[in-house]
Order: sequence, then structure tokens, then C-alpha cells
Amino acid sequence: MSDAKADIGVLGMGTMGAMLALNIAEEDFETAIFNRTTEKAFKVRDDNPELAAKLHPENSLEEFVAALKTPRVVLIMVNAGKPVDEQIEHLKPLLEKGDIVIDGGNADFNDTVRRNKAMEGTGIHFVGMGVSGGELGARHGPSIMVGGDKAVWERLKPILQPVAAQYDGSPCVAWLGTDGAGHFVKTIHNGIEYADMQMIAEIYGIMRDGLGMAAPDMAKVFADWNTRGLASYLVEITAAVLAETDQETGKPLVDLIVDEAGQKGTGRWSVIEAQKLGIGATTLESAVSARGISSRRAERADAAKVYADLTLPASTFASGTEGLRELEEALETAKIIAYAQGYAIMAAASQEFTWNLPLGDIARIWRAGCIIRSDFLDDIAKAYETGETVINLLQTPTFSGRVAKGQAALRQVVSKATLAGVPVPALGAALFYFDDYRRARGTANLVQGQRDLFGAHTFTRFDKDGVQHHHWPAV
Ligand SMILES: NC(=O)C1=CN([C@@H]2O[C@H](COP(=O)(O)OP(=O)(O)OC[C@H]3O[C@@H](n4cnc5c(N)ncnc54)[C@H](OP(=O)(O)O)[C@@H]3O)[C@@H](O)[C@H]2O)C=CC1
Ligand SMILES: O=C(CO)[C@H](O)[C@H](O)COP(=O)(O)O
Repeated sequence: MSDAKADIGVLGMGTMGAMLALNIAEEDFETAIFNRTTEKAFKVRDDNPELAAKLHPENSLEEFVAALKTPRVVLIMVNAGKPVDEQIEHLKPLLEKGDIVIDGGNADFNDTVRRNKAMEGTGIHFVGMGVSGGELGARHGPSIMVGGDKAVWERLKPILQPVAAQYDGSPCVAWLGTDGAGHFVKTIHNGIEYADMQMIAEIYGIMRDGLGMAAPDMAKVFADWNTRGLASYLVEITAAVLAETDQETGKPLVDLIVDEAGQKGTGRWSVIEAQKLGIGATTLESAVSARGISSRRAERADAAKVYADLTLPASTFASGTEGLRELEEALETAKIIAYAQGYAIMAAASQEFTWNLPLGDIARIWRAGCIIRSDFLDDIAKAYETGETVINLLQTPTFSGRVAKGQAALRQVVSKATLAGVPVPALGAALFYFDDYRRARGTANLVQGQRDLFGAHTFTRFDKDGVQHHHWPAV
């Protein structure tokens, strides 16, 4: 492109960058595109003739920047970590005061805070922006979580609002707070995504190993569940994955997929941040751990041999409508608990980093476009819209009745699975967290006694004011 005409430039023509560029172009914005492997950008244009007039591939970073109207907007969509830092460093000398650099990939929010600080004083604005929805979401409308200066968000709004998914007439994009707020919320979105996926996989494990169901039958059950309380994108795609037949073998494709889950880091980041904030996020933690355990397949196979002679009680899972209804209710209940944990992390971070995260709005912008989109998010949004202070979603009238009722099914499912030796780490974590969370008097008094005995760490008493230390007998 010879003259500076582009409204925005997208740097990185991988899965997400290419699809976002097409989406932006379709919304009638002149879009400059660039990729390290330059031919990819030209291919994106050539493969999409209907949008070619709006897409402007460039041969070098210099030409890419020169193609942008000033003040410039550059959206970086490359892999998290070093590639983002490298691109920022390459861009900086080419940009001017007032220009905006957006990192739209997944990022550790600590990196986003650091990058924001590093940009201070240059006059160039840095925006950390979480984008969710995968390839199709990026192409047709993702959920977008924006962090950074509010004034910069006002400048980006005209582009981001039409590009985002639309729900109930509103765009699924919002400014969530300064510096790392957008990437933090995206990280927690992914932590919840991990927990949700893991719990669905555990129910699948019960159906397969406890009930002996075949994948096509399970697909029908998940499709049915998708018509009511559990209606969500993840349950919908679960049904689709289970229904797929491998054309070569005629077998269910899911049975041919190796049981090792990949992970790119966001789930782990969510758990690390939960730990730093002192928030129990046990369902997210167990989901991340389960992916780690899954990836040690050879080791698991050896362990299976070591314990091959283990005798366990026969599975007591009920088949038929009643048994499936119990699984459905257990999953619904565990899901509420997992989301409550994710929201508790965000509430704590909001205070810690003085972001004032709009928790109800976050549920609204997750309502469409993103991977965890579900009807259930409407209920979360409503819980925050009552005007009452929400200490934890589990204490809100919106959810307490449902959890009180559903916990019986969750308890049954976790107990039966445990006895039968079918692993349910995330469902179990949800139940154990619930029991721990609702117990007014816990057992940490003993831990405090132990700490004081071995390390003079002190404790407080119910019957006395002030910090206490006891002279314990020598052990
Ligand atoms: N895929 C998904 O479902 C989602 C991904 N994301 C996030 O979006 C970002 C992009 O992901 P995605 O599009 O899937 O990734 P891809 O692997 O499809 O594409 C990666 C892109 O980054 C470029 N790149 C990688 N390393 C460098 C580098 N050192 N310097 C310059 N360019 C580099 C690649 O260029 P080249 O072609 O030359 O290799 C390519 O354009 C990531 O942060 C990811 O976590 C967010 C939401 C969903
Ligand atoms: O951000 C996403 C969805 O929201 C990406 O798809 C991300 O890659 C998912 O994480 P992982 O690869 O670790 O499963």
C-alpha cells in the first residue's frame, strides 16, 4: 500500500491474527497486515478475494507501519512471551507519540504490566487485550477484554465494538481496568475454561469406564444436556466431538485420539495468580494438574501395571435416565462452584490491583463469542446486578438454592466414582471446596497449634484478645 490509509494494522497472520484481520476488514476498516513469514500475509489477502480491497499485506515492518493512518493502531497477534517483546522492540522506533500498540494474544498479565510501564514516557500507548473465541470467534465475533488507559479504550471502541461478538444488541467487549486488567481477566477465563473442560471430561470418563457407554450414545446425552441448564458452547462441542466417526476406521474419532492434553500456559497462570492472592481455586488447580498427569502417559501405563491387581468395589453408577440425571446435576453444581472460584480470583485481584473490575459486565461480555459462553453466565451477571455486595457467588440467592439442591448429586457421583476408582479430580475438588467453604468452624486451629509449636508462629484465641504464643512441651 503506497499511502498511509489503513485504520489498523494486524501483525501476525497465524490462526488468530488472520481471522481477526478478516473480521476487521469485513467491518469496513482498511487493514494493513504483516507476518514475519511475509508471504502468509499475501496469502490471507489472496485467499479472501471478497475482502481483498480492504486487506493490505506489506513486505516489511517499516512498510506496514508506513501504511497506517496516524495516530497509528497496531494489533500484535503473535505467540505469548518473547515474540511479543521482540515485536514491541522492533515497532518502537517506527512509531510516534499517540500511537497505540495492542497485544491481543494471551499474555501473562505480569508481562502486560511490565510492558505498560516500559512504554511510559514514550508517548506510545500500550494495551493488553484478551481475545477469546478461537478461530471462528476471531473471524465472526470474539469476546474482547481490554486493559490499559481508559482514554485509549475510547479511541479503540469504534473498531472493537463492531468486531466483537454481539449479544442481546450489545458488543461483547469492555474496558476492564488499567494495565494488566484485560489479560488478567482473559487468564481467569481460560482457568475456568480448563476447569469446565476437565469436569466434562470426568463425566465422560464415568460414562465410558463406569457405565460402559459408547461415544455416539454419550454424544446424544450431551446434546440433550445442551438444551437446558448446561447449555453452553463447551457442552455443544463435546457432543460434536463424541459424535464424530473416523472415516478410515469407522470408529468414533474420540476413541482414536491420544489421551494427552496440551496446554499453552494460561491455565497455569490462572492458578499461580490464585495462589498468590490466597484464593482457593481447587477446580482450576486440579484441571491444570490433570493436564500435566495426562501428558505422562507412559508413566501412567507403568503405574497401571503396578496396581493391576487392585480390587475395587463394583461400579454402582445407575444407568438409564435416573443415573444420567444425577450426572447432569452433579456437573451443573460443580460448574457453579468452579465459576464461583474463578470469580473469587477476579474479585481478589480487583482489590489487590485497584482495578475495580466490573464483574457483572465480565459475565455479559463472556455471554457470546468466547469459549466458555453459556446461558448460565446470564445468571452470574444477574447476581452482580442485584445491587447487593457479592462476597462469593456461592452465597448469592441466585446460586445458593441450586447448589444446596445439586450438592447431593455431586456427592453421589464423586463417592461412586471414588469407590469405583474412576478419577474425578475436578468434580471432587468442587465438592471438597464446597464442604470446606460452608464449614463455619474448620480445622486450621490445629495447624496454628502445630505452627506455633515448631516455629513460634503465634495464634489467636476465641477467648482472649491479641496474638498468643504457647510454651508447648518439648517434642
Ligand atoms: N488459537 C486460539 O484458539 C487462540 C489463541 N490465542 C492467542 O493468540 C496468540 C496467537 O495465537 P495463534 O494465532 O493461535 O498462533 P499461531 O501459532 O497460529 O500463529 C503464531 C503467529 O505468531 C508469529 N510468531 C511467532 N513467533 C514469532 C516471533 N518470534 N516473531 C514474530 N512473529 C512470530 C507467527 O509467525 P510465522 O507465521 O512467521 O511463524 C504467526 O503469525 C497467542 O498468544 C495465543 O495464545 C488467544 C485466543 C484463542
Ligand atoms: O485462549 C484460548 C481459548 O480461550 C486458546 O485456545 C488457548 O490456546 C487455550 O489454552 P490451551 O491451549 O492451554 O488449552
